[in-house]
Amino acid sequence: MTSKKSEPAGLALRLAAAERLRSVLNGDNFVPLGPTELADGRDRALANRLITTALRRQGQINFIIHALLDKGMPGKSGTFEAVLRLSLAQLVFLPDLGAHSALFLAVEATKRDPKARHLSGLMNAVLRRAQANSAKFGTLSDDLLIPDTFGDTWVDAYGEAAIPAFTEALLAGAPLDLTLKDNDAELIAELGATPVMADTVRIDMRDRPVEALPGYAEGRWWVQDAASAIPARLLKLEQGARVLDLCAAPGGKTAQLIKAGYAVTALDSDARRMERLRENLARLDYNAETITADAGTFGPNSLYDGVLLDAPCSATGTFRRHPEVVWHRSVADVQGRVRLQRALLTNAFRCLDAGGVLIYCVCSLEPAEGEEQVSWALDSLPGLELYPVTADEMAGLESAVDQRGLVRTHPGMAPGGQAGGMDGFFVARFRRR
Ligand SMILES: C[S@@+](CC[C@H](N)C(=O)[O-])C[C@H]1O[C@@H](n2cnc3c(N)ncnc32)[C@H](O)[C@@H]1O
Repeated sequence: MTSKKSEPAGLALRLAAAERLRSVLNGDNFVPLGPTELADGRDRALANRLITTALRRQGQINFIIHALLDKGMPGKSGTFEAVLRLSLAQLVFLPDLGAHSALFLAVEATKRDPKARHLSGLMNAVLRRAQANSAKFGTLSDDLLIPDTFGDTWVDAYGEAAIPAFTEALLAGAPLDLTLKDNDAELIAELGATPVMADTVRIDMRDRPVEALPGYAEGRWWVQDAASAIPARLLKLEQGARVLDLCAAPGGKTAQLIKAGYAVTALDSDARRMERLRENLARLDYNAETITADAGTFGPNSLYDGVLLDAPCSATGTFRRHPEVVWHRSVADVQGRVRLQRALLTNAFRCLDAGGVLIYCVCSLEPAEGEEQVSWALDSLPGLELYPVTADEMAGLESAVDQRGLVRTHPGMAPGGQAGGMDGFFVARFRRR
């Protein structure tokens, strides 16, 4: 038996990284390793760097694997694929980490896994070939980074010229955006943050836990991408208006609606996520009525002045933080989400009082979940009309408003002129006649 003391340096973090990457390859969302999984901050940062590089470069690594594994990926081989992808990420795309550790630790990690042990020779041979070709592999085209499933629709929707900015954003990852409870200059300085738009500020911080930032415990801000903060601001109702937040958890938009002075009902079908919403509101010292129910069938006792529907979607707009989404989603997944969004939009409209305002939004780059849903809604829901957003409502991001008054953001945009991009989001504002 190998004692912990005699373990090669860097092996434990690679084993943890391989387990996490394997779960993402199997369909889970990427969640960075935290202090409970790897206590040492430097090990944790390195493990997360390896995983995110493997995920961001997945398209290029697929190409390399295809070129090097003559018989394809061996089946039922435990963590073999995850270890291989992490090691290729290091060898080819993170040369500053050194090639020796990539090779040696990959073979060691393979030997520790009873399901992959018999493949340690193959691991060694494949990585040696990758090392010999690393200069060639290191200059593979960025076109490989976006799967064909989405590449073609994005070229159609955003133009060929926008795509390099998308791949750049995919490789760069996301800064941390916060929505402030109060615009306090002292707090902004303490956070080392830069104002972006309205009450959103940006911190170029990737590795520190958010709980350690100034003002977290006191509930002075919440984490929310600059794009995600746009929809709730566009409701524009009177103070005290009754607003229903459908698909509300974990509550970023609920918090904004409460901040705006509305009487908010927050509804979501996922009980665990609703628990997180309640915890988040408690930290912020905000109150809302909370309901765990299906937004497709919920029937309110009385109608609302405003409804915000942040519908479940393909989430392709979040690829800076979740590079795996573009590989997880298929065309059929998008079609399934489109059907669900229509059902939820129909019920959102039923919950809205005459003269009330409805915001529909999704964190998707797919026109099928955005612009095309507006045409469907206007044709299918009599009494619903567009309430166009105007450029002056979008100070700092005027170019995001199209001719119909719909809002479209994407990762190549610079909110408030700031570097770092933003999520892909679509927002439409309607009114009930
Ligand atoms: C994009 S997330 C919402 C994010 C949230 N609005 C915020 O700003 O923090 C979508 C949410 O839809 C919820 N959801 C999915 N299907 C639902 C349904 N049929 N009824 C209610 N909620 C649903 C999910 O549980 C998830 O919390």
